[in-house]
Amino acid sequence: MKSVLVTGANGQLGQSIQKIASSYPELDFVFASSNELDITDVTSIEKKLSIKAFSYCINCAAYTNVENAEKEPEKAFKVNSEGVKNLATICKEEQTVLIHISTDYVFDGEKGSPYLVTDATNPINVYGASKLEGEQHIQSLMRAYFIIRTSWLYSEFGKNFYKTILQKAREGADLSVTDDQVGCPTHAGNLAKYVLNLIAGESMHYGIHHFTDEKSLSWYGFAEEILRENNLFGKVQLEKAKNYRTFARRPAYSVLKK
Ligand SMILES: NC(=O)C1=CN([C@@H]2O[C@H](COP(=O)(O)OP(=O)(O)OC[C@H]3O[C@@H](n4cnc5c(N)ncnc54)[C@H](OP(=O)(O)O)[C@@H]3O)[C@@H](O)[C@H]2O)C=CC1
Ligand SMILES: Cc1cn([C@H]2C[C@H](O)[C@@H](COP(=O)(O)OP(=O)(O)O[C@H]3O[C@@H](C)C(=O)[C@@H](O)[C@H]3O)O2)c(=O)[nH]c1=O
Repeated sequence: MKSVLVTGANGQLGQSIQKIASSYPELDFVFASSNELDITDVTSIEKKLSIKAFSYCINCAAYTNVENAEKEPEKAFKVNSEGVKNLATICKEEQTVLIHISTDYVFDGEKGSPYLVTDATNPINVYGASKLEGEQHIQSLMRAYFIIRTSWLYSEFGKNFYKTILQKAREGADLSVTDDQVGCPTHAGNLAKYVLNLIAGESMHYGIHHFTDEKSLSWYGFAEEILRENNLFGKVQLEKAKNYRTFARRPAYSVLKK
């Protein structure tokens, strides 16, 4: 039986993995929340990784607040870069394969066609820059790793665009949503399956992977779908935002090609 440690287990992806874990009886999971394992604390990682010989560590721990990262970059880098470096160092020592999740925001969005794993990165916000540094630590320290870039995650868990739009709509608020960024909304449950299938299938395709759901949309297009799916389309006002103000810049086009 393969043992799998999941960090950041109470986040959106961590909970999505917990939800389907029982469908993989051949995997023995240990789920660690941020209270139980802090990736910025080396002792905390060593303590958890020493309880048994883990074959895999799925790192779902991250600083994910794109807006706040602009105001507190040191916090974003501490978790997404330094924390990931700690994890990579210890996983290597323990011969644990690291499965790390990264983002479409490592790209600048200027390419205009789907990004390949071999395309040059060039983040345009602090969150993206901190995630890229995390990727680079893993690549320079390890051989047995998977870096899985994904985008626009949504699910019933945690905080995400889908839930924000639905909540605003249910409250009867008028919606104003930008249509100047295009990407692939991805259900966190599908990503969870992709990750667990890599383990169950004993994949040796180490390196960078891109995984998203198929359809590409603007945030406005995604909001429209959310309203339709919930029978709210036409019941609340949805307009294209002329100037939705944000602190962070975001890539104009960040579709990932597998
Ligand atoms: N959400 C999205 O749209 C996308 C996410 N990703 C990536 O996917 C991964 C999962 O994202 P998602 O589940 O949505 O993110 P969430 O923000 O929902 O979950 C992140 C989890 O990490 C935990 N965490 C934060 N700091 C630490 C730390 N120092 N040590 C241990 N745990 C910590 C948080 O705990 P606490 O709440 O207690 O701080 C939280 O439970 C991340 O790597 C993210 O960058 C990639 C593309 C899109
Ligand atoms: C809620 C809302 C957002 N927007 C805009 C702001 C922004 O440009 C865009 C997306 O909004 P959000 O801030 O919800 O999404 P954001 O936090 O940018 O989402 C990103 O999160 C990180 C973790 C990732 O890795 C990315 O793949 C991506 O999913 O939509 C509107 O125009 N109207 C609205 O009502």
